[in-house]
Amino acid sequence: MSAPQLVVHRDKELMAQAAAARLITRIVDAQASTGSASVVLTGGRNGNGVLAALAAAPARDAVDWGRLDLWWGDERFLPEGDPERNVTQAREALLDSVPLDPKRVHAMPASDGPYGSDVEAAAEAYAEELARAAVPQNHGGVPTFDVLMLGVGPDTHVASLFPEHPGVRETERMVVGVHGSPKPPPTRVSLTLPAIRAAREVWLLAAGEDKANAVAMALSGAGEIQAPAAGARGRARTLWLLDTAAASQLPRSLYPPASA
Ligand SMILES: O=C1O[C@H](COP(=O)(O)O)[C@@H](O)[C@H](O)[C@H]1O
Repeated sequence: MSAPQLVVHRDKELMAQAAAARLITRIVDAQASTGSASVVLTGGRNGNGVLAALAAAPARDAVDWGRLDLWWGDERFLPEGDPERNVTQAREALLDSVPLDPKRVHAMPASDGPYGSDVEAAAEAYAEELARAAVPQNHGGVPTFDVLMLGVGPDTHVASLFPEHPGVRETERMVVGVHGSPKPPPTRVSLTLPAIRAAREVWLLAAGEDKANAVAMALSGAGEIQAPAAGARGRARTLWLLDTAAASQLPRSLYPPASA
């Protein structure tokens, strides 16, 4: 697993634009070398900010959208089309305006879908979908995602893995149903840390002063049970993309001198 690297941008708008530019390059490179790319999307303000910035970037046309697999790190277990669902927000921010192959858009199940209100069955079905997409050289039953993005919550949660909750302790399953989430809605579906760690690159996004404490805690040696963001690492790269407000409580020793 890779050690965290930090990039700090002036403000959240620049952070979103820079992350979008980075994502375009990463997808284009992966498509050039393997023929396709796979990206795991995150919900939340920062994740949607990156998607909106990508939608507005002229270079988005460099991506071959039909050869891109999209997955989700977590989902709020709500009916299809609910405005609070991460996939609904992603569609509005970007997905409805680019020519994706619908078969390669792997949304997590909704609470009015084939599994009804059974969130455990929904989680298991998503794990099976991931396993079907994995090839033998991948690790542990999930594809080796090219980029997996995670918004960092003010409590250090990533995906729907909350501090001290059962989901963050999961070591076997790749996807779990989440009950009693401290952030509404209470029922969710989430990738686990083992699934997250199968990604080639993990990008953690945090902007705003309300994230400063979480960023400092996760990067200052906290354990992953208390600070789930601390356990999110990529196989080749772990990148924290921050704005100055989110980086404001980092110890000076961690603050990267070259960021702008
Ligand atoms: O509920 C969620 O929150 C986190 C963080 O969201 P933010 O608005 O504080 O950036 C998000 O990453 C996750 O996907 C989402 O379901």
